[in-house]
Amino acid sequence: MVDEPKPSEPKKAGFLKRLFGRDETAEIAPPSHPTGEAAVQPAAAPALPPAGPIEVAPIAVPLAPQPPAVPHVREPKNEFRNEPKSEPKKKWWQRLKDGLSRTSSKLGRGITDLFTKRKLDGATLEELEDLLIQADLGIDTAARITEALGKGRFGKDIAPDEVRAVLSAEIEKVLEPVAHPLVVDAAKAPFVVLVVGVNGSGKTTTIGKLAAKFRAEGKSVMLGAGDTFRAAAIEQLKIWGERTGSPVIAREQGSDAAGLVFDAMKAAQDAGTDVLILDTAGRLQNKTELMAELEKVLRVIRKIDASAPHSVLLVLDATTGQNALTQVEVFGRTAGVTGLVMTKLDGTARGGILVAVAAKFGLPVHFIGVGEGVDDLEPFAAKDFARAIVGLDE
Ligand SMILES: Nc1nc2c(ncn2[C@@H]2O[C@H](COP(=O)(O)OP(=O)(O)OP(=O)(O)O)[C@@H](O)[C@H]2O)c(=O)[nH]1
Repeated sequence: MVDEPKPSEPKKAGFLKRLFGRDETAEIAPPSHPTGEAAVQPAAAPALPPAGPIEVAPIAVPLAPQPPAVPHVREPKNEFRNEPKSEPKKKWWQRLKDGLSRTSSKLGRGITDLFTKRKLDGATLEELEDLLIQADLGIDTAARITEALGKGRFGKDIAPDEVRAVLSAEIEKVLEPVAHPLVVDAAKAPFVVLVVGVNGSGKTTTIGKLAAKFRAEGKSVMLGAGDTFRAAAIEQLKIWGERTGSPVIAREQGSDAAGLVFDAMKAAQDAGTDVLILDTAGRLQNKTELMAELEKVLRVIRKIDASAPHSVLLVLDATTGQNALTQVEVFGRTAGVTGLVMTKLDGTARGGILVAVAAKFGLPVHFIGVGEGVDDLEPFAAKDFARAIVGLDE
C-alpha cells in the first residue's frame, strides 16, 4: 500500500516517465469475472424500522479461502447515534495531520533543505517544483505554485515557514472550489448513493463509515451488497450493517449485481428508508465488460427511480498515484460520477494527488480517509487539508 518514491528516480525525466510511460493499471490485480451465476437466493426483505435494531437478511455465504477483512471499528455500535461530540474538530485535525504525515514530512523536509539560508533563485524554484511533482500535485499546479512563490520574492532571502505558508495558500485556492459536503436530499426516499471504484480502493469500508455518519445524524440507512463478486465484501458489508443498525440487502456470491440492486431499491422504497448506499464490485477502468455491467446497474436503478442515483461516489485510493486521474476520467464517463472520496491518504507520501485531481476535474470532493477506523473518514475541508499537507499547524 505504501508507495514511497524510489530514491534514485531521476527528476524531470522520471516524472514524465511516471506520468505517461508506466502501465499503471498493471499494478492492480484485475477481478476475474464470475463465470456462471449461482442460483439466486433473493434475501427476504427484512422488516425495516427506521432506526431500530439490525435486521440483516440471512443468506448462505460461502467463505473465501482467507478470512474476510473485518472492518476495524473503534466504538460499540450503540455509540454511533447521539455520540458526544467533544472537540470533534481538534480530534479530526490531529488524525488528519497524522494521516498526512508521510506527505507533509517529505514536503516539509524538502522545503527546509531547500530554503534554509538560501536566496530564492531560479534553481531553488526549479527544485521546489520537482518536490511538488514528486508529491503528485501535478505539473500544472506545481508550476503555478512556484510562480506564485517567485513573484516579488525573487533574489531575496526566504524562510522555510514563509514557503510553507505560500504553498498552503495556493493549495487551498485549488481545493476550495471542490470542497462540497455530500448533501442528502430529504425529499428523496430513499436518497440513493452508488459507490464505484477500482478493486480495493476502500469502497466497502467507506460505505460502512458513511452509514455510521448518517445513522449518527438520525437517518435510516439501508445497504445493498452489490459487490456480488467477493464473498468477503458481502460479509464485510453485513458486519458494517450490524454495527450501524442498517439492514443489508444481499444475495449469494456470484449473483447478478443488477438484480441485487433492483431488490435493494425496492426494499428501500417499501421501507421509506432515508439513505440507500449501494456497494459495487471493484473494476478496472479498462475492462469494458465490467464497465458495461456498471451501466446495467445504473439502468436498473433509473428504471425504479428516474432521478436516482442521487449521488455517484467514486472512491479513489490515494496510493494509486497518477492512475487516479484515469479512474476519474473513465468512471466519470461511464457512471456519471458526481463526487469523490479519497481514501488511504495515510499510506502515501504523495497525498498531493488530491490537488492534481481537483485541479484537473473540479469534481466535488466529499470525504477523505486517513485510516481504517470509523472516525478516520471526514468531510473534506480545503484549508485543513492544505495546512496539514505542508506541515503547518491548524
Ligand atoms: N490505511 C487505510 N486503509 C484504508 C482506508 N480506507 C480503506 N482502507 C483499507 O483498504 C482495504 C480495502 O478496503 P475495502 O473497503 O475492502 O475496498 P473495496 O474497494 O470495497 O474492495 P473490493 O471489494 O475488492 O473492490 C481494507 O483493508 C480497508 O480497511 C484508509 O483511509 N486508510
